Amino acid sequence: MTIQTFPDYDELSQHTAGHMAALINQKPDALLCLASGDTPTGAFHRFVALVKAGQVDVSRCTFVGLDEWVGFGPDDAGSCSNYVYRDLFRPLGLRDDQVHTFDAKANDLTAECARMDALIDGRGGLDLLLVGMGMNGHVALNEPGTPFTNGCHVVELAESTITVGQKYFDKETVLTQGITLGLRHLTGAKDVILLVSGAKKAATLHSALKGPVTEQVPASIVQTRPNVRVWIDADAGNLL
Ligand SMILES: O=P(O)(O)OC[C@H]1O[C@](O)(CO)[C@@H](O)[C@@H]1O
Repeated sequence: MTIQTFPDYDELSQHTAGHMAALINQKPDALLCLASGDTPTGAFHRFVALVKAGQVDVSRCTFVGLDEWVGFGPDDAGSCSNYVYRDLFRPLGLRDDQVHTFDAKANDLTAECARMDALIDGRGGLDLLLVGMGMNGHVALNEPGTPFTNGCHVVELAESTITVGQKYFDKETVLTQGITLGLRHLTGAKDVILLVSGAKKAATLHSALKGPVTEQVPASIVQTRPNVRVWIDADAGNLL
């Protein structure tokens, strides 16, 4: 892994958007998986501006959803897919065939996982995986204790994720399970960015980057991956 610290969230977001654009300019038919949540929103807004300014063409790209709360979908405010549709897919005007998110309302979630595994594996892995980090060190919804070798799977959410996850919803919401890409998709991705912002994540980030590599801290997997770019703002890095 390499670690790069930016003075603030704006510079972190600007740099990330520029990298996304450069990667797509180099590989116009790239397969990308981009996290939902609050952290990448600034990068997505800036990326959309680059596309609208004609600096990058996304018409041949394919986008894969990273994770979703079980029982929720793109039309549910607060869902993971709602975030990426709102901040990225819709503003970019993507066609339906360019977007593949989990159907977390499907009866057969195992089949959903198999569908996503096959899609990613069939393309030889992701060209870009942009992930955030949860307050408990989760990456996507790979909770502490999840094997690093997992593919897509259904997960029982950790207490912390259920509590923190309320921030995405405008009223108290029952969250129990998630469906998520596994960490083997991180291992297999050609380019990985771990984006972390804010002092509230500083202690967890310190454990992930300076502590032991352990499945108890899923984000610690980045220590084992030379191609992971850990991009953070100064607040997130204040304990490193
Ligand atoms: O950017 P946030 O909102 O802190 O979320 C961090 C991570 O948590 C998740 O939203 C899942 O809880 C991930 O998809 C995300 O990368």
